[in-house]
Amino acid sequence: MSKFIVRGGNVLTGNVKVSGAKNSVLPIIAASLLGEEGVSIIRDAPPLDDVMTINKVLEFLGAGVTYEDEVIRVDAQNLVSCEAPYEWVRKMRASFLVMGPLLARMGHTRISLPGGCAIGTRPIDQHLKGFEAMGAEINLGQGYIEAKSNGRLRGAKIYLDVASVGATENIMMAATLAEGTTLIENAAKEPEIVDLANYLTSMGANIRGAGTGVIRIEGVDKLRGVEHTVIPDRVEAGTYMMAAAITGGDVFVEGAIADHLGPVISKLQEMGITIDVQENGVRVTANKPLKSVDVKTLPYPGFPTDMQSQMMALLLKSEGTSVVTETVFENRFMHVEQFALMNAEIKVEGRSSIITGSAKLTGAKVVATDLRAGAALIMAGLVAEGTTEVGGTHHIDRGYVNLAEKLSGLGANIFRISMDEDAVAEEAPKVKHEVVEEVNLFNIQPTWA
Ligand SMILES: CC(=O)N[C@H]1[C@@H](OP(=O)(O)OP(=O)(O)OC[C@H]2O[C@@H](n3ccc(=O)[nH]c3=O)[C@H](O)[C@@H]2O)O[C@H](CO)[C@@H](O)[C@@H]1O
Ligand SMILES: C=C(OP(=O)(O)O)C(=O)O
Repeated sequence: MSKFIVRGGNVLTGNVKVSGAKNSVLPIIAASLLGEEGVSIIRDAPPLDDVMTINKVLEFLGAGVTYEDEVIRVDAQNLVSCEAPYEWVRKMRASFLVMGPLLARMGHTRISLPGGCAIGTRPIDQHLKGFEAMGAEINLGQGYIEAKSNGRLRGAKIYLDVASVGATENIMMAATLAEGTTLIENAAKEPEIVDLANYLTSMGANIRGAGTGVIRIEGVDKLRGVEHTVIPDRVEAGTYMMAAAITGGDVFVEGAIADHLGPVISKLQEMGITIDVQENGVRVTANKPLKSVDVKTLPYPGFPTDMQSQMMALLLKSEGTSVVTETVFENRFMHVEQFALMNAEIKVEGRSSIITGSAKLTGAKVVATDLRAGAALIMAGLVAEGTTEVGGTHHIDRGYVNLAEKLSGLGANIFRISMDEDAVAEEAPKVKHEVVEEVNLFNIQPTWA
């Protein structure tokens, strides 16, 4: 157990390198299960807890997995199990992404109901609706979901009620080996979907339209292991861009792909921040007072929900009042209570938060309520008066490679300390709803629907 200690006041300058995208590498590792021949080599795989977790799931299934110098090798030629147990799936909901590949390849799979960050109920009905349309029989019991198909899956036309990233990925992977054509309508368009489609295509799959709202997959007989380099993490890149901006700094974010960061860049520019898009990254210079802006999260290419809490931290330092509206997850404002401990004034009204700018933030003991909230609290700590202690580091370790080291490299005063179990218990956060009840995962609608 550990904590980040941040002392505010330093301006960030210099160069920071973005790691491979967590949300690309996880489905890509899952997709490696489809490789009946050869070995997959996945480059720029970030050393994150989530990556270690999904590697364990694959090993449990019988795949040979090695991880060295950000390169993962997966030999999935001989799988021995089609079951992903609670122990791993509860840690990370992306483990559920093995369902599509296992069902397609083995015709049978049993997966524990997924856990993960408590940012919403996060149902999986759209994944299951897709598998059922392709001929799978789905059963639920004892906390597990079982899917079986009588022979090969069959191609189908599947309209997603919500443009779910995970459902698009899971169905796309299942469809690669199905008989005939699958059409995914209202598909998610995130860059990570395109990265996964590119990987599957080089494995031998036949996929058209990834990155648009309609994806067409013609099933093939077999896929093989191939080499692939994961795209840079747009959320990590955006986090460093905002961290630079909050301190009034000047930082080059190496590897950031501006095309993947459209709405983030637009909002930062509206705030008066200078963005210089270069061939191999983006330079962020913030040398003027920040203007307040309103932000609404949306599926890609809208403003990403995974950048909402970091944006809120930045808006606390802008001049004026801003409104942030969260439309993707119904419980993604838990960081507001934590910001309040740092003297922030934010009012939550339904799915919007009203943020009073020019905040005089003060250091406090806070806790990361989810992965991105952790990064946002650290950002607030960079400009707070005094020392901020950020607990809940297990959330942050799911998605940020060497966060303290990368920020220190830019001049931040941040380090990590270990805590013994007693100290952790003593400091246990008073956070509500830490675990979302795993009920009705099949058809829960967002509360505002
Ligand atoms: C590992 C990974 O890639 N995680 C990302 C992925 O999560 P994830 O794939 O879980 O997110 P989804 O796109 O599926 O969720 C979007 C919305 O759809 C709802 N929904 C989803 C599936 C379903 O079957 N039914 C349903 O109603 C969810 O509750 C949520 O309100 O996309 C999210 C939205 O950009 C990001 O915040 C996560 O970082
Ligand atoms: C919500 C996130 O991830 P996950 O879907 O893995 O919980 C995230 O990356 O911010």
